[in-house]
Amino acid sequence: MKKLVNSTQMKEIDAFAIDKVGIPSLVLMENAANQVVNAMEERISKEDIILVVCGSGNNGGDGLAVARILLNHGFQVDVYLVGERDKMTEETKKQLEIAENLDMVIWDDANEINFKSYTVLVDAIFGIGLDREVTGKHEKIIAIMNAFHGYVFAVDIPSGISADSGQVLGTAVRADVTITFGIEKIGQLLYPGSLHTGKLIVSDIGFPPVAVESVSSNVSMYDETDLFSLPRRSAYSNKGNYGRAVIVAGSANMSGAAYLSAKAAYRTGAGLVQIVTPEENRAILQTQLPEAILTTYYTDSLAEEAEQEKIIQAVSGADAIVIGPGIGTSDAARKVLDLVLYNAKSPLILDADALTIVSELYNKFPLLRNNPCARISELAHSVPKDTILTPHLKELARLLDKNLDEIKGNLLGTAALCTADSNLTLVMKDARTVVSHHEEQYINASGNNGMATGGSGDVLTGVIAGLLAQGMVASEAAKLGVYIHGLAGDVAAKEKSEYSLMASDIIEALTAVLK
Ligand SMILES: NC(=O)C1=CN([C@@H]2O[C@H](COP(=O)(O)OP(=O)(O)OC[C@H]3O[C@@H](n4cnc5c(N)ncnc54)[C@H](O)[C@@H]3O)[C@@H](O)[C@H]2O)[C@@H](O)CC1
Ligand SMILES: Nc1ncnc2c1ncn2[C@@H]1O[C@H](COP(=O)(O)OP(=O)(O)O)[C@@H](O)[C@H]1O
Ligand SMILES: [K+]
Repeated sequence: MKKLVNSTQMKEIDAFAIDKVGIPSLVLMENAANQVVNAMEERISKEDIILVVCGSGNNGGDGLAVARILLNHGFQVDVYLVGERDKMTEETKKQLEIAENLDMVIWDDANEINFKSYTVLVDAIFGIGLDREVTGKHEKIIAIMNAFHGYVFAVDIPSGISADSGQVLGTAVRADVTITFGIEKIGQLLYPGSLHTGKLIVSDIGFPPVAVESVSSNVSMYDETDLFSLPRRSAYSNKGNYGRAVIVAGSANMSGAAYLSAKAAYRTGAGLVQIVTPEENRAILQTQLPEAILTTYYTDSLAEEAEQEKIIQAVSGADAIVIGPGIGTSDAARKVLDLVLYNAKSPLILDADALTIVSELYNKFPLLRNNPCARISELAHSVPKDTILTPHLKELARLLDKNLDEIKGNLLGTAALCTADSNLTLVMKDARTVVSHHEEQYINASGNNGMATGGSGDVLTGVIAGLLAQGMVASEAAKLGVYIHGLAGDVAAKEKSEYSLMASDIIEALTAVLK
């Protein structure tokens, strides 16, 4: 698990290294510049003509040092100083003095620059100190940089991207490669920041571990070492040890969602998978997935106790329950949801149509209109203690009765609103899925756009259910499930291409990820 930081936390790490440990700021800057040059040298040649665009903060100081080191290494390099000289930090003033002593070409006016004469640009305008919308001459130079056809390297973070949220503050540089220092920033992972970042290189510039550890961050991401937290399997075991996942899914003649979720739960290691679905799906599911236990009900007899008892029994014997994929929003689906919520005692995943039914129900109560906190609190009281919600952003907007753009602009804030005061785990599905539990937030970096295809959400639900059935704690199963699902998507995309990838390919690729 790697922690991710926002700009305040990164500044605290800087300050700790400089003030408490005593590493001079200019030493860190020199290390930073050397790392940027290393990354550049792997990608450019001595034929290139480089322009380094520098602001007046320390990001600009890094840029001036980069220009000087490139010059020392024999590159053709000029500087454009977009920042005001009188606003420069002490470090940046020092870097400018050195560059001037070396008689480097330093432009002060963009109108005098022939941008076409350069083949590589370095963006050192703003780093983590960006604190407002980009306007005026900064906005103009970023427009010129984004129209440029050569390589663009960003120092620390593309100028204009908020390190806290990944949002574009007015306008932002689109970099091919970003070299960041010490630790990933949240804004480099979240979209649209991730698109502007291009390839992200995290480089060591000499922050001592105590400086990094001095800052506590509640946001993290996984890498492949986190696969070690998969539930252990023992030689001396049987299917009872790996839990029963009960998947309440599908509606009359709509069996696909149930099939995908159930199969994914099996492929993730659940001992037994039981599908609860309308009678109409019996034949097809029995043929498609003979390994699953089937409990079917007659939708028009759900008022009868005997019919309800089947669902109650299935839910009572579960180690993990899924409700929602493909159930639709009919009266029968509402009744089934009621039965499940009333009788569920084990960890539950509330997905897809189940979330829509809840949203529509809450819309009928004036006190719950436009009141995300009240809606979440109401929901938290009607579900088992360890419940995971798996909405995509539109489903979440409906659930919270909140504007979609508002959610997109503040993903982490919205997630915190849902989980800070409840025991819910929220999986906000998107190109970068965010998982939130209490104050802890996880940003998922696995996966690809091939997964934007019908049914891949059903697969995710099954994967998480498989982990829950094997005894993982709900919030951990949600994070690891999202991560594994993305990795499987990446394996599948390699084989099938992002165009051809289908949800069932993700299920098959789980095998390679879990090997
Ligand atoms: N000693 C250190 O603290 C280190 C800092 N480093 C670099 O320094 C950067 C942070 O430096 P700073 O804190 O000086 O901040 P920045 O260099 O990111 O820029 C902040 C400056 O820009 C101004 N500004 C912010 N938003 C603006 C806007 N929209 N329009 C116009 N002006 C705006 C601020 O008022 C401030 O003067 C890091 O990203 C990294 O590149 C690295 O050299 C590592 C060591
Ligand atoms: N561009 C993308 N990059 C990474 N993952 C993606 C991307 N688009 C979709 N996904 C993932 O695919 C899944 C889609 O789920 P969902 O929206 O519920 O689709 P469906 O209802 O069709 O199953 C989510 O897990 C989401 O994170
Ligand atoms: K920058």
